[in-house]
Amino acid sequence: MRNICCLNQISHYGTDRLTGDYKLVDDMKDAEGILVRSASLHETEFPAGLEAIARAGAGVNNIPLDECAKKGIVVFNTPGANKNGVKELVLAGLFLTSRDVVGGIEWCREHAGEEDISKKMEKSKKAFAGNEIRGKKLGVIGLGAIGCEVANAAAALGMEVYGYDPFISVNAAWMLSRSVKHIMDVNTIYKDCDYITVHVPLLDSTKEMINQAAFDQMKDGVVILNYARDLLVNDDDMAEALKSGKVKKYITDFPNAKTSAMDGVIATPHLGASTEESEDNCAVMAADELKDYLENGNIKNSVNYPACDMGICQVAGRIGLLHANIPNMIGQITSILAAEGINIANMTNKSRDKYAYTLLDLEDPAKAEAVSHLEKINGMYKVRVIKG
Ligand SMILES: NC(=O)C1=CN([C@@H]2O[C@H](COP(=O)(O)OP(=O)(O)OC[C@H]3O[C@@H](n4cnc5c(N)ncnc54)[C@H](O)[C@@H]3O)[C@@H](O)[C@H]2O)C=CC1
Ligand SMILES: O=C(O)CCC(=O)C(=O)O
Repeated sequence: MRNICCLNQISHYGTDRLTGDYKLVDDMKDAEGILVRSASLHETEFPAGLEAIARAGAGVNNIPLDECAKKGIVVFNTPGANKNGVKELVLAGLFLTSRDVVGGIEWCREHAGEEDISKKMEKSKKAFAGNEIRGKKLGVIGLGAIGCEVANAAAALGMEVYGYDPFISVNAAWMLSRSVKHIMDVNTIYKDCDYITVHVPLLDSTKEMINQAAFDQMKDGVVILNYARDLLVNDDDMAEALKSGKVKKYITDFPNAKTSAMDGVIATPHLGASTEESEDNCAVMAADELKDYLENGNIKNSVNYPACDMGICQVAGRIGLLHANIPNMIGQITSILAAEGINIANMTNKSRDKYAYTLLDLEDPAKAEAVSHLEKINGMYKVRVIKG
């Protein structure tokens, strides 16, 4: 029986795929796999038998990726599975920051039930007048799954869209509308745009990228949209920018104690991917990734190990080796198997930065002695007997 621990509410469309050999457990002590959304795993002591963590979502800043890699734990995410949910909320964000819909709704609540509300509102509505987004300049920072969707949708609504992503993937570039202007220097976005939306992962290199230096270059009355992570913005600098009028509105899906109390902030409680459709998509993708890895050793959409797909094993044995990306690992692995008289039928070796993965199909099952020798190789993090 394979134990899978769900650390957040995961759509049943995902967990329904984990039947038969799988058991959903509350305690991760004996878990082979973890399904998680936003719960933080930075302080978690991972059990020795844990093979994989699947994040039903895009951002993986809640998971210690390096620590997991060194323990031979493969971490997956679900790229693009919630992009439409987030895009739709970003569009709502564009409208909510250009028209005072929120103020207008509050006014109607305050005057609810009053006989003369319809007369009063015609006098009061000028306080909630706004602008149209058509013809305005939108800067999209980060053109991945979500950024591309937002850029294309905003272009279709008549905005002049500038896109910046120094690491754009070929796939994303193919997805992008031809009307999106490719910007090579983020400062152009800061200088020229009326609305700026951030769709980058939270990394050391992106932390607090929206800061005083960035605000100094921006137009007065700019609108900032943050549907990515709160730490991408320096909150103290944002407070100053809102006070001075440099920033007209800051709309964020990641309020914290400081930003939620600032005038000029519109906040939602991390709702970007909270749609039935996105939750179902993420859960299904995460469960499938976990299953294929646990059952076949195949890796798809990992964020700390390379991709690898050898299908379903057709011979007597399969082993998966998670190790450091250093010289002579393959030599040592094949020598140990040769010494045990085991012939390799098929093999894949892939690396990703500091880490590598070797998947071997064997004509005879690997004996315990061979596995023990493989485990002792310097730089070997884990040896998994997948079949045999
Ligand atoms: N509000 C919500 O509920 C959700 C928030 N998110 C957040 O949105 C982020 C983006 O999600 P996806 O688009 O799905 O991820 P993605 O991985 O498809 O795209 C991220 C893009 O950012 C680019 N990038 C990295 N560093 C950059 C930099 N310094 N400047 C410009 N571009 C840079 C990458 O090249 C990549 O193309 C996630 O990491 C997560 O933090 C994601 C899903 C839901
Ligand atoms: O599971 C969620 O609702 C969070 C989505 C998210 O932030 C992400 O996918 O990065």
